[in-house]
Amino acid sequence: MNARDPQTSDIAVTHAPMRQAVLSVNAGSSSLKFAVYPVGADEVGEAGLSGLAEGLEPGGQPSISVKSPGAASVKQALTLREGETPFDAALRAVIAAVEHDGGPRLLAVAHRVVHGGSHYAASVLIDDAVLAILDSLCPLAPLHQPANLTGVRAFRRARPDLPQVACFDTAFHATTPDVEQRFALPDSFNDEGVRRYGFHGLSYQYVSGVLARATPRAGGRMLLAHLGNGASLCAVREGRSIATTMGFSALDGLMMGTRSGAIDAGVLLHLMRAGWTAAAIEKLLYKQSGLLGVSGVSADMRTLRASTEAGAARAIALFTYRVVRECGALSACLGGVDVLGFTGGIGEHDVALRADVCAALGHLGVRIDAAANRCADGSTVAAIHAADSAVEVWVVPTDEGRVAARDAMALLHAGR
Ligand SMILES: Nc1ncnc2c1ncn2[C@@H]1O[C@H](COP(=O)(O)OP(=O)(O)O)[C@@H](O)[C@H]1O
Ligand SMILES: CC(=O)OP(=O)(O)O
Ligand SMILES: [Mg+2]
Repeated sequence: MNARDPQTSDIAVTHAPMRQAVLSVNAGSSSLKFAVYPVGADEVGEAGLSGLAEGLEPGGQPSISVKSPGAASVKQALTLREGETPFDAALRAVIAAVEHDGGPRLLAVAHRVVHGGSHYAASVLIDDAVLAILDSLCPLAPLHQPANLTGVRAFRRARPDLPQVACFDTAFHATTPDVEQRFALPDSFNDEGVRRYGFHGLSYQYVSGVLARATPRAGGRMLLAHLGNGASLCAVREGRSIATTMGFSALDGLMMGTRSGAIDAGVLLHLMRAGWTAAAIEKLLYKQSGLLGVSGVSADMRTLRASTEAGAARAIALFTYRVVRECGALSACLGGVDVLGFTGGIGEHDVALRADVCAALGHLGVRIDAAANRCADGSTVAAIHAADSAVEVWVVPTDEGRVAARDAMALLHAGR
């Protein structure tokens, strides 16, 4: 890896010809994922150039990896200019990599923003007023929203000429019924927005669309599992979300990489009486729990699979159990399951996890084909059910950025 300034250096990547494009951005607290989507006459195509800037936390070792389709990823360290933050340096490198000589003309930047609250049930063009509302939602998604908005602000500064669009993880779940959204709290809380929103909506929208084209049974009852660093399930009926495991925040539901998932509120009262502050509890639930907390080894499923520590096995068993348990709940909401879909880093790649979850769902009529399951590596859409399975089982590599890019183009067309 070399430490050349990417603004002045040639990142050795090749580009498929692309005249106009949308840049999709997913800005996290320590990383920034991006992908460039070609805009055709009436369709947003598959990602061309894509990449990841990492080590953007204060004191981190910032680097950027850029990948063209069919080529290996090229990684290089980022050199900070005077007064520049790692995030700004990453942004500069992203823009330089995308808008190289002969590169596409960018029409918009589509930002994944996790929380739209009760304000937005669809993507929106960002202006100062929108940004102020999105800022007010930061306490509801402290791990994601501030970082998402840092990305928005940085791109607005760097490219004020480009329309910036916010695409929400919550929007896909706006169709869930009142009983799904409501907490059993006094009614006034619901009116104030204390209710269940759900997340990973861009991923569920993408996967639902792919499955709708792949199988006629996707028009019925689908149980989708997005299992990555963040993890959730979504029950989709006739293409619309009817229930999901995340709620008011991205803490609810399944166990995750560093997040606890659902936890009895009594535990929080217990901690508060023992003197824990809100900040300490937030850190515990968002950053120190989940696979990391239970295993004491790692938040990364690959590391846990390779580990011989008892904690690693314990964490995997609990993760699996929680997925199975919530699959039971959501299959009840659906009244049965026609299609089960796996996505996210773990869902797309972890053969053993899929096998164990599917074995536990045998009572629903789920049977997988062991060889097909072993072959499904997340590089392409794959059916993994056995011929006698009552439920179709699919592995779908997700692409949240493409949904965001499509929404951005739809907004631009609508504004014309
Ligand atoms: N081959 C694999 N086997 C098991 N888990 C994997 C594999 N590849 C990636 N993962 C897991 O996927 C998770 C990250 O998922 P991903 O969807 O990429 O996360 P993010 O939410 O950051 O986008 C990590 O726990 C990682 O270990
Ligand atoms: C909402 C959420 O949990 O997102 P991620 O999986 O990217 O952490
Ligand atoms: Mg993700």
